[in-house]
Amino acid sequence: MSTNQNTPRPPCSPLSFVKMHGLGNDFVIIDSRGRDAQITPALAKSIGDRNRGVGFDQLAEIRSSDSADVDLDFWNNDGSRAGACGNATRCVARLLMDETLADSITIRTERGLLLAKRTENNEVSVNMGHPILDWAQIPLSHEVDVEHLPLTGDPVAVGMGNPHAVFFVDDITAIDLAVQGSAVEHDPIFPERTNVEFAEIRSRSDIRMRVWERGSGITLACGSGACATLVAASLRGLTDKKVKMEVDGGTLTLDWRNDGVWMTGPTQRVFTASFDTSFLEPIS
Ligand SMILES: N[C@H](CCC[C@H](N)C(=O)O)C(=O)O
Repeated sequence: MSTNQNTPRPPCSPLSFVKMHGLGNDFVIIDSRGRDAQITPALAKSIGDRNRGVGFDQLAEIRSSDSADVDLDFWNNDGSRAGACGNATRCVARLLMDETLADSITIRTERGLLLAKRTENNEVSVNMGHPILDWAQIPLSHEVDVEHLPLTGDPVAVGMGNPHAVFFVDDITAIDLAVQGSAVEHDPIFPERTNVEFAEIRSRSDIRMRVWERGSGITLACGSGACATLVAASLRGLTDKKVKMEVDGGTLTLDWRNDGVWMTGPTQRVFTASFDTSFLEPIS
């Protein structure tokens, strides 16, 4: 049988995905259990394009695991990898707990083995592990000179499996997130770039935080950034170890316990779809 350009073909590829968000931090989730990893930097960047692709703050690829219920890899929308993503971890946990009707799940990320649980009001809590406070490990320079940054006040460097620079400010409305966040992300003192959090302390149990994410820019929430902000505030003696944190997309609860930093908040499944083959062909 001969074929020509008008031969009908299936419009969708088998590569399906779920779109979810946690407080407006939005994710494309691809399930690659039982097959090879599907995502490359070029594919992540194309899917992440909000005009020509789907758009996401992070892409999460679920993988089969030898040592946890699942493994999970994260990508930013510029095609770079992220070692941790708290809100995507909560979303994937919710997806898989709904699938199996379990109330808890273990997820292995680059950061290590994480435990997530469903809460009584159907939110999801995840233990994001212990912060890394040795700057050499996260990796940042010990000889940080912040004077040349377009900000006053020393940042606190906190690793949550990814790097964060947390700045405390008196008035968060005075921050130009795009200008200052981007400048800090790309400052040469951060050799692997950094996520940047600006935090205004409202009380010992209440923080207002805005975030500029490495590789994704302004987002409405950042789970690992919220954990880093609590750790920084608590270490500076500004807050207790349990706070509520208002981010642009809603409110998270953070609790730094003996076994790690727990983060709790809502998740929302939005839709399931498949990529059109004509979208994937130019990328492969
Ligand atoms: N939104 C994510 C963080 C992504 C961090 C990423 N931008 C990086 O390069 O480290 C969260 O909920 O933790």
